[in-house]
Amino acid sequence: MNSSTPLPSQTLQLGTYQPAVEAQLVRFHDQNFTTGLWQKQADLWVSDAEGQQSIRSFMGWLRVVDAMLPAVPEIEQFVQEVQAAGFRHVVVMGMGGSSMTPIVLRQAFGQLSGGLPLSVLDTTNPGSVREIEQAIPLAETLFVVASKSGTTAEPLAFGDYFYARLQKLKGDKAGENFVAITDPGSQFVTQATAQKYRRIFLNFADVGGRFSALSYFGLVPAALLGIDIKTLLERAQTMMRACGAEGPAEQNPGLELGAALGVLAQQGRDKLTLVVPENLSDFGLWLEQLVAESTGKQGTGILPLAGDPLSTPAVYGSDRVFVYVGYESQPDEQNRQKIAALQAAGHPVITILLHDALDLGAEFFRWEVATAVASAVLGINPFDQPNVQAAKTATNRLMEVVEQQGQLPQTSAPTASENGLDYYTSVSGNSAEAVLKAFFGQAKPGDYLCVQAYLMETPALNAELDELRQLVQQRLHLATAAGYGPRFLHSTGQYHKGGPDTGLFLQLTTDHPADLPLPGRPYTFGTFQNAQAAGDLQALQDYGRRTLRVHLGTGSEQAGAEQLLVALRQALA
Ligand SMILES: O=P(O)(O)OC[C@H]1O[C@H](O)[C@H](O)[C@@H](O)[C@@H]1O
Repeated sequence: MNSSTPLPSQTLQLGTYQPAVEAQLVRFHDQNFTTGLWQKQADLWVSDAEGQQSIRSFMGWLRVVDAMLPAVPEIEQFVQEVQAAGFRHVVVMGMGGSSMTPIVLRQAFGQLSGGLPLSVLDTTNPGSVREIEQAIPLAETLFVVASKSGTTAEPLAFGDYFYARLQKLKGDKAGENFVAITDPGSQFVTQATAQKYRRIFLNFADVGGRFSALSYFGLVPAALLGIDIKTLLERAQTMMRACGAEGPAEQNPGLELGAALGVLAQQGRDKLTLVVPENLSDFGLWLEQLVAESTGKQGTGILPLAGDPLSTPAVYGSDRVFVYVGYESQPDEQNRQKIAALQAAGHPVITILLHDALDLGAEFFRWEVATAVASAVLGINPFDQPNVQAAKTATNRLMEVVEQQGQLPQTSAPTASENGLDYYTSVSGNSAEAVLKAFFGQAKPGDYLCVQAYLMETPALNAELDELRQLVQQRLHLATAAGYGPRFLHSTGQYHKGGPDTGLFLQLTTDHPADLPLPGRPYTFGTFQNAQAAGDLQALQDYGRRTLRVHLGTGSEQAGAEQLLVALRQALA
């Protein structure tokens, strides 16, 4: 397939919501919304001058494809140089918008013949860092440190950790193995220059992190994976045109999708339940950070749910819109049948079908427009993340204590302790079962459970978290989300604190018996991760959110999670 491939199809089956969405589209038409969008007309979103100024300064994503197409030869040339220099593996290190695109592309394309195997490091969990270190050929690995601001604590720590490792092998030639992607003028440019990084890709100051998929942040890793980035961009360009880049378009898919999501959220259907085939599951991670961080603020927002178990209509309330993103040629019958049943039962359903993985270029752009449009319906600035800082500030305070006292401050006594697990929450209960009953007893229709695992991601733990979500869905009919910390802090974390007060937060932590020191710093990766957990818990509580922290102690994380499941089965029986 070439660049003239038609757009991936989009079908909206909105049932009783159709008239309200059509009315919104008429309002947009009367307002000349599409023209205004492309002209960066910030009063489409908010009325205050400061907000408008901030909006205008983050709209570079609209035309970033045009800026990147001429850069394709330069990126491809760089990949050839890297391969000629003998590199055999790539590790991308970054958080949120700076690392999500390679995660999606790596899964969707699989290992391509001309590409390099690629890992993504976006967690401070010592087990995960060690796992990556043990799996890579260190001397022949290219480390891509990706940070727009150049100040995010995690990627800087990952960079320092692996730079120290490389220094042991190559002395002052360590920088040959490092590449930076960052904004012009960031303080990281100075560091990368001093450390003689192989290459520094300067991105665009007016492209925000979560809107950066089609900039250097997404495209350099994509090219290293062996993906045809020119076609990826051309598919995005076709979508740009359909969304009005060259003048109002007949049917604007981004506008229609965004209008539908915005209106549905206003009417209480604020849980965007994403359904995808197995080989697109990581697309959900990307969508979460885009939609949740852009819309989840001022007590409103759209909560994207990736991996919420797909069930029969009876378990769902009226807070859902189901979005299926799959491949035209892949039957994926189980999912599609369930979606059809949900639509027949009156739930709004949106279906997007791709021709192949290169269509992800178009999808990135479609969803960016839709997110901006939905934000206009909700009347919020899609390009800021005012509540992400709360967790960072609380974590920084804790890290200062660690620097002074060598450890995190003691926490108060747990509400209950049982079978090696400690339960911390403000509801009372003298056993695990009683605490869990009281915690989940607070749930109301329209609420969601969010499992926040500051643990090492493994297939076994994923399976346990899936089971936990299934249990809560079946017994309580709650929407369920799950994320690994600190990854979700740079993604759905904004919604948790800035969105509506509908979340129940179940945080899982551990002692990190096998910890890993961070060279040149007075703390370990494990302490860093636990400070992030404690900082976010503090921030959630400061916002009055309902929280339960379960500390799994020193035992195996999997066994601890299993123990929690046993207690939960009893509590929800
Ligand atoms: O690319 P960076 O500046 O390091 O930022 C990485 C991430 O950090 C923050 O938490 C933002 O909320 C995200 O939108 C961003 O993508």
